[in-house]
Amino acid sequence: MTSRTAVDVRPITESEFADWQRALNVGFLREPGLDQDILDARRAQFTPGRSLGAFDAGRCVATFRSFAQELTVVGGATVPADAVTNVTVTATHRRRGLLTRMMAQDLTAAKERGDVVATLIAAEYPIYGRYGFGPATSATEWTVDVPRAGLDPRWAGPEDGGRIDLVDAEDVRKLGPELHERLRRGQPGAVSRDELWWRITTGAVRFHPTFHEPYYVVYRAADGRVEGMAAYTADDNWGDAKQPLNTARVKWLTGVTPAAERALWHFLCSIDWVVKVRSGWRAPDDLLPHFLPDPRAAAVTTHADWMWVRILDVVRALEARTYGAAGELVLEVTDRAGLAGGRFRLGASADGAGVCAPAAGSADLTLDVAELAALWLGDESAVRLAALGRVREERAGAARQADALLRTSRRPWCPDVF
Ligand SMILES: CC(=O)SCCNC(=O)CCNC(=O)[C@H](O)C(C)(C)COP(=O)(O)OP(=O)(O)OC[C@H]1O[C@@H](n2cnc3c(N)ncnc32)[C@H](O)[C@@H]1OP(=O)(O)O
Repeated sequence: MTSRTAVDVRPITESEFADWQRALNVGFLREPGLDQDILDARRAQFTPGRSLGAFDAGRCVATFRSFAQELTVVGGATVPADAVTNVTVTATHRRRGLLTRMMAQDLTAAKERGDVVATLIAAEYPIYGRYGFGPATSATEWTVDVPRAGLDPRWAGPEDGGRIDLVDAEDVRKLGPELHERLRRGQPGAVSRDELWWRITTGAVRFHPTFHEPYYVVYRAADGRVEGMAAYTADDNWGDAKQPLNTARVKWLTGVTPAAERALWHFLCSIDWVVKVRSGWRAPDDLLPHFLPDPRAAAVTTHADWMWVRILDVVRALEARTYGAAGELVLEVTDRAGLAGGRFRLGASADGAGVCAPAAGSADLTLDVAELAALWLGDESAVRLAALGRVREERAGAARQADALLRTSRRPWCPDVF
């Protein structure tokens, strides 16, 4: 048996890709082997230096991958992000510090590259806080009880002069990217998608052993502009009394105007046979319940943390976003990894712009870099974190002032799983 310290953590070479994929499947409790065509398709995501593996006696026992991403912040600017994914440690090698070693390598490289933050969607809540990540967005799924929603059962299309059409995967690949660009430019927490994302999501490349083609619908406003799009599936469920009891599941729904969102949700709730609509992961303040005459017909099925953020550069992160009030705040940011900590003065002006610089003198608030990440996109409250003892007020009233500056009227949302 190899000694524990002999496990080598390093970027994989292309020839190790198949072994690395096998370890990834094992870590995610999926069937270990992959068809050659899926393996070949997945090679498109291989970027030299950014897929890490741990090797013990020549066998890959841990995986980690990062890729370049743009993240939209409050006010609509974007920052370069190091998106972390495919994190696994094989059960035989767990709790020996392999994730810690891979994370340290990746975050150090991201900092050197000039990324402002790292991002990820956490499989389990307790994993990533220790590395300076904080939950920066959350997501909610609703299940709509259609017969109780109070919608007009004779609904035959949008009332606003727009229209809804079924389209094919090829149309989604043509129309989707521009629509998503419009959405993400105005949605703090949204991230960029590359062309491969559209090809995977529409089944143009086989990335997974099974792909079930969904239905795709497009909403065009009265002027013909595409303003919304959704993908959904439906099950096959009949009740004992020969009643259709089908559930429609939304895979994703993009609307760039409230009218588009309204039309798409009403469409989904109007499909004959469908008695339940599962919304998929939405922003926690999504308008969906209030498009229904009886909002209680939309019951929250799940509500949880979603995208986690690790701030790598406090000055650039705080200067990238805008602020809801004018004011000045000195933050003492602790970072046990030594990547981003320090004392910083944030000055926000009445036009919303922020200026941030390292500061001397006394701090108003002391907080860990993970708590700053939770506050950064406006979703968390400093007053709440202070009540939990996770933010310390060095000056009375500083947490309330931080909320006035940082919190936003709509909540951040990341529509993607990555
Ligand atoms: C972005 C994504 O890809 S999310 C997907 C994450 N992957 C998974 O959930 C797949 C299944 N799980 C795994 O593969 C592994 O358990 C991992 C990757 C989560 C952790 O890998 P490990 O190598 O065991 O972690 P490592 O030994 O570095 O642990 C460091 C610390 O985190 C703690 N920790 C690690 N994983 C967990 C967890 N799931 N829950 C609670 N604590 C954890 C360890 O106990 C350790 O704490 P300590 O420093 O106080 O002793």
